[in-house]
Amino acid sequence: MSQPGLNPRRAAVRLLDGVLGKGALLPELLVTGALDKLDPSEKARAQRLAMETLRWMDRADRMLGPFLQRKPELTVHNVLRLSVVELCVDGAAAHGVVNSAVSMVKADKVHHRASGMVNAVLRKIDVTAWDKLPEPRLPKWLRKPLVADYGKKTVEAMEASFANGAPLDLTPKGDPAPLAKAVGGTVLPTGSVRVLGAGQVSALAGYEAGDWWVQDAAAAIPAKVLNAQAGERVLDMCAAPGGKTMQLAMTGADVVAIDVSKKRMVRVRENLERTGLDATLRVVDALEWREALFDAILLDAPCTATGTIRRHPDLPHAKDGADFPTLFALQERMIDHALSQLKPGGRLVFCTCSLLPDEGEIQIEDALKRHDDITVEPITLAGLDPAWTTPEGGLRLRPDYWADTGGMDGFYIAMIRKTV
Ligand SMILES: C[S@@+](CC[C@H](N)C(=O)[O-])C[C@H]1O[C@@H](n2cnc3c(N)ncnc32)[C@H](O)[C@@H]1O
Repeated sequence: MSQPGLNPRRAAVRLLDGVLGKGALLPELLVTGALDKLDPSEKARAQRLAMETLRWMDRADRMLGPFLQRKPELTVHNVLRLSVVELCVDGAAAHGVVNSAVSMVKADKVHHRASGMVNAVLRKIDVTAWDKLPEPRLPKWLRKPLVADYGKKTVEAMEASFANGAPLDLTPKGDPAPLAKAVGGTVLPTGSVRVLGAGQVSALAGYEAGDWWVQDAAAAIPAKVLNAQAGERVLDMCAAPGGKTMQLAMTGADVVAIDVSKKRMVRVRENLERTGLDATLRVVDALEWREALFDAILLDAPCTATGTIRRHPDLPHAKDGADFPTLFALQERMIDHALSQLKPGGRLVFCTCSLLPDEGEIQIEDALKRHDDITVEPITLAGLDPAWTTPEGGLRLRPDYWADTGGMDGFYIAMIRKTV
């Protein structure tokens, strides 16, 4: 019989190897069956351990640094990182963590000779030194441009928010107050419901009835800004998995939701079915598709997702920014195409879950130069701080906002009006 907790730890190390060695994102590893041999509770534990290790990796490396004469091979390094995080963040019992780490390395045909070193290093870890170490830093490739755009202090605040992870935010189909009461949450200033320390999502009150869906509070703002009206013809141009489609459908607008991914569109259909909402779905490339003009369009463009690192700590470690310019160019083409689909007087909300101005402020400044028939309208919505408005008229949301109550995803949102 294997030691208790060994299977999920082994699986977590495999996930870390995939992210840090192959540049794969965790969801990509999960769909390839990386955890298929584990039972549901082991699976959940493996995922949690991998995410937590990625979140705190920079600090774990600082802790390990003085005890390592040279950089260990990746798998051994990941066993050490995972063990340090279990000891220092989870407060796990040292004997269990150290024994598991040694067993994992001993069983490894290639690296078994490192088991003595792993044992010796982990026994030297002083958990009381953990809190004195700096907040975990983002990798340089991302930190450098963010510091240039926001300044060091702000980036440090964002990093603190990334390390803390994210609470569960729900978008209510109806009134947020009774939902908050039913799920033991609180109503946020913009109307989302936040639940701290939520367990299994599908076990929360109202899930089966489709009374709400999971959506970060920041991600819920773009559809509110578009303010679709009953009877309006509205396009959700990059719809999957459908969080914003449901918000639009809730208004009684006539919603057409399109996405290029057939697989992801299945999620939109399932989400609409669970919540009893309705929209016309099409799997198409938005850039090659047109229909009769729309009153309003929501363009939640594909982006680097750098605003979502609280929930996706794998992202900065799996990526290196090399493919980012391709996304910036795609966003520009999507804005132009969206404008060509809009009735005169119609409105386009452009948004990205990114922290990079190239995918936000700069896209809108450039769109204003390319199109002389558009204006940017001010965004006024209850719960938003006027200081979040940007010079070109958009809204910059940052992970360090609402820090005391759990933060929010980084987002950029702009409301464009096509002149009559
Ligand atoms: C940021 S996600 C959208 C999230 C969604 N709006 C929500 O709130 O749940 C971006 C989406 O753009 C889709 N996408 C990427 N390129 C596309 C294209 N050329 N045409 C249509 N959809 C595209 C992706 O499949 C992805 O689902």
